[in-house]
Amino acid sequence: MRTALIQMSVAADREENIARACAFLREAAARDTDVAVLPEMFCCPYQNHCFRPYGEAANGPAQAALSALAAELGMYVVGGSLPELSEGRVYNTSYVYDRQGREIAKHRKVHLFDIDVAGGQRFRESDTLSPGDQITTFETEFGILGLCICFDLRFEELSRCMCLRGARVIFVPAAFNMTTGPAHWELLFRQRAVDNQCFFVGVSPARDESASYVAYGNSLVTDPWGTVLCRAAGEETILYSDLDLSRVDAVRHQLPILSARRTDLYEVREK
Ligand SMILES: NC(=O)CCC(=O)C(=O)O
Repeated sequence: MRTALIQMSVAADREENIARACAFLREAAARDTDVAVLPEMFCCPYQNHCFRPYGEAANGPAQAALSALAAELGMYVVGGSLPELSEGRVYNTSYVYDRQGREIAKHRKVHLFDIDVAGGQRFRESDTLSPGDQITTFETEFGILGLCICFDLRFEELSRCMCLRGARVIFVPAAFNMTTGPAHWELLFRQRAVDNQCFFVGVSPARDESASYVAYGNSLVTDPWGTVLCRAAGEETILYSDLDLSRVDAVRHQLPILSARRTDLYEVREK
């Protein structure tokens, strides 16, 4: 399964961002990509005061553009995330389109990013955003795949639930920052991959040192053994990674963590 990690710059102009994403999606399709992934808030500056004005309701322009392009290019699109307007609320939402342009998944970020690190990054998504309440997986010809957004990755139970549903690849549109990125980004992706013995694909916006929230970049793929298969730096780029999904079964067979769980002693289960 060829994945394209689109680490794009995010500008102040919403339409410019959508056009930029579309240009990168075309570039990815020209390289025979099966699944192209955009970053968190790919069409909106990552600032609380932007989320509502940059938001869109169901079938809004960004969603329509991604759906049309997925159909035209015959490629799955994991549409990063964008501010979704629904019933007076704003959600941080990722949409997934199949090769026919059909919306096959929609994940509203479940864990809102509220942190206050002494001398470092502070952010409170809950000032403007509402949390989702669903765990998101979807079916493709590659099997079941999973989806969560950025801060969601820190909550190991969520990844485990997707894995127990059968997800072999988990996509994570994200935007870590210059405090937590260097400390935890790679560590978290490798840890989730080792725990669940599946692939994780993290896609960030490119780093913009002049932004009020500076994204870490470093989009990456980790495999079921915890190896980093590819990793960007801060610049705008596309990374390609061919995922051999048989590695999931091979690693689980050789190192049977999941089947050796003592579910008579403990359990992670969905509500
Ligand atoms: N946008 C986010 O959820 C950022 C998460 C993050 O930076 C973290 O450290 O976690």
